[in-house]
Amino acid sequence: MANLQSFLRDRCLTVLNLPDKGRSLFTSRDFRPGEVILRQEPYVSVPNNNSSESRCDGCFKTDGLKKCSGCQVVWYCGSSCQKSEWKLHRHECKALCRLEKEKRMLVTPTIRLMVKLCLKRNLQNEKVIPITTTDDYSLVEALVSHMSELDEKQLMLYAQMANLVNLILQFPGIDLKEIAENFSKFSCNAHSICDSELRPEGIGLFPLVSIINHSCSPNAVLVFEEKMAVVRAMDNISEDSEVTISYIETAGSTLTRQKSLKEQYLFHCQCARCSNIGKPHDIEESAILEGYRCANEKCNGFLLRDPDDKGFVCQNCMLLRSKEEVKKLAGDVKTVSAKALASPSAENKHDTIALYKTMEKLQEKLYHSFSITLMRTREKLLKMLMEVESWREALDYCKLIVPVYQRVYPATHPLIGLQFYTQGKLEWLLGQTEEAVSSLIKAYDILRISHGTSTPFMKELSAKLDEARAEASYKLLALKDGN
Ligand SMILES: C[S@@+](CC[C@H](N)C(=O)[O-])C[C@H]1O[C@@H](n2cnc3c(N)ncnc32)[C@H](O)[C@@H]1O
Repeated sequence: MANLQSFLRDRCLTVLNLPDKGRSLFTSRDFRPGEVILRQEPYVSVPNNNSSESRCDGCFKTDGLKKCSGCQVVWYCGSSCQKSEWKLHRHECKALCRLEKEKRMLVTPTIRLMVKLCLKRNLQNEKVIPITTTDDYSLVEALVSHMSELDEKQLMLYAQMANLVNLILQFPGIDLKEIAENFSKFSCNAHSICDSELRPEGIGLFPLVSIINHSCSPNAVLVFEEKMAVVRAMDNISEDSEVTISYIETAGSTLTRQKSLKEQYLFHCQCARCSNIGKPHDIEESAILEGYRCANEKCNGFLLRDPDDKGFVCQNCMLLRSKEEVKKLAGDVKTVSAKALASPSAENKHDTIALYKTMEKLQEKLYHSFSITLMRTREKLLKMLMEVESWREALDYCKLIVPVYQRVYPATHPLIGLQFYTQGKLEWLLGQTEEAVSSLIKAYDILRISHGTSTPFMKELSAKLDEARAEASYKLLALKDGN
């Protein structure tokens, strides 16, 4: 641990123990937006392989994969990744081969992560894999587990999962209690590894990054460069400040955020944003994000429950929306939503799109224009419209989503940057070059903070921006020549 303190000191960081939060990461100098605070390779990681998509166990890429000829479970993109993983996979492969083939297919990413954790710990003890300051099982031992706060059902589940790991590994004298506790540690410490567009690719354990506590208005952001976790400052962080990231989707009311933090991470959030709970602005924001719209289509007011329980009253025009009307519309939304979810989108995307559009129209009548539920439906529509190459409509949805993102996320949130990137690409494709340049600039300015400037993803964005600028200049010159 002394090594760890000096590792962190070299990076102008320190770990303090706070009574209400436990270990917490603090700065010992100022950090500017976009500056890297911490980087860490995973102690262990596993891709989210399923029947429709497989990834290389080494680099998580999806191209040119070949199955491991031994276990027939794990995939590699080539000999380089296979070689780099072999020290660990050699043992995992043997263990998986002992299982019947049908059972092997049922080994989930979380179970594999635990199998790899146990194997890596043993191999480090046997000095087959070297221990370094940041790649050391003692950092996993230091993680919080909240074991004593779990209910009977959760404890039973972890015990069953530990038995399955035992069945796979068959280590003599295996400590099942420790494995069950490690599953609990995974739940509040493991991270979803995402690509540059924030799409999940796998899971990993990054015990140093796991020292960072949560805030609903964080000053730092966690992204991944391949499998490496990179924490960057999102704001100016001054010396002696706590570094915080967000563990959850922060678009939501205070109650919704607090509920999901309590359920998965077992703490009551008291961050600056949560401390506003029950204040007029917080009540208004919750009603806008998760409540109903005014019955008068021209009014953009938010609704609160009527004290006589007759329905919901618009706080702008005082019009009452009856409980019956809301219930009827909510029922219609539920029916269409069930149909849309059951629709096999792979078979007939256009039918599924039509169902989602019907759902959107009903939700527009029910919810406020900044509703998170409506935003999710539009995100889904945007994705499907891109898949069927309906660029113009996709652009319309992109433009509807951006203002909602700008309301529900902080100005430098990467999701806003990514949405501007999509908008810019669509505008360019549709020949709206000047608009494309403006959107791509906005995307670049935001994403350079969360993603840095040197990754292949950011280089591609920068190249697209250069090309769009060149085309815009050419169009302008051609126009002048024509005159
Ligand atoms: C990934 S760990 C963070 C490091 C942790 N504080 C430690 O001592 O190892 C997540 C756990 O830290 C605690 N935690 C994180 N953010 C918190 C916050 N804002 N307020 C209180 N506790 C928090 C909770 O116990 C949570 O389950």
